[in-house]
Amino acid sequence: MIELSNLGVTFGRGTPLQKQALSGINLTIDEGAFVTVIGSNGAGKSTLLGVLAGDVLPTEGKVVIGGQNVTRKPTADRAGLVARVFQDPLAGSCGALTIEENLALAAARGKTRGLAPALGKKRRDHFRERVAALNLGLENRMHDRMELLSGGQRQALSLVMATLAGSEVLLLDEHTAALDPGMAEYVMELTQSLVRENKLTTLMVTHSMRQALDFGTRTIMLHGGNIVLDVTGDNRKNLSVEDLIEMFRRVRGQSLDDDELLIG
Ligand SMILES: Nc1ncnc2c1ncn2[C@@H]1O[C@H](COP(=O)(O)OP(=O)(O)OP(=O)(O)O)[C@@H](O)[C@H]1O
Repeated sequence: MIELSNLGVTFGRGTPLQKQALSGINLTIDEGAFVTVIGSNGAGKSTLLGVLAGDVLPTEGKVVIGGQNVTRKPTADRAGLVARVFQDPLAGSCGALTIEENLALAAARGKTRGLAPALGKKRRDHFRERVAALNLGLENRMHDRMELLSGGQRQALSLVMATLAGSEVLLLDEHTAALDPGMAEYVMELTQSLVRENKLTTLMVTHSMRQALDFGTRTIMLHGGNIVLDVTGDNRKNLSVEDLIEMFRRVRGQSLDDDELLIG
């Protein structure tokens, strides 16, 4: 369970560039919920994920994850609790290390042990099995450097890596946006099955209105650092992509640029 109370983030406080990215956010997310997060550019979506991951420390309010008050805990101290997959397939793994080494590092996140014990035969077999389940043939390339793989292959592995340390919360920051449509579809299917298998509480930022409604159990829309829409259950089922776009128009009070939001 995630509980955000009266959460606020102001960047550059006291400077001419001061920017309130989030204000007065109150949000409770049940264990196992899959929340899609939408909002126009600068709405505060990445900041919200950053607060949950610990990259951004709030200027006001409280962040509780799995019963732990993590408000002031830096990213490294919540690594076993929260995992994140970024839009850039290069961001979540180390290109100079092999697939196997990247998996070993991911599995050790939030734990104190080093790399050596993580690479015993039992763990190697376990990693190979997890990679074979992707059906991308990467189990035969466990000693290839990560930088040799395509964006889609890296993103699929990033998802597997996100599930290895037993984190409760998965944060997805437009993680299919840089992939071709076929690979994006594959990565979304993989996302759903990993979320289900590992009972992860998930927040997925997307600019695709279709994705926002087709996946997950709840949708929130941010605007100007506030939550302006929060739908679940039948209310969400009855929403169409067109309804969402109309809501975007209403909160922005102007027409939308095509590059700001994807209908498909
Ligand atoms: N480190 C920072 N320093 C100063 N301002 C920042 C910083 N990070 C974000 N902001 C500002 O805070 C606001 C919210 O940014 P955020 O990245 O959370 O928006 P977003 O909804 O993810 O947008 P996008 O869809 O464009 O990625 C924006 O005005 C942004 O310029």
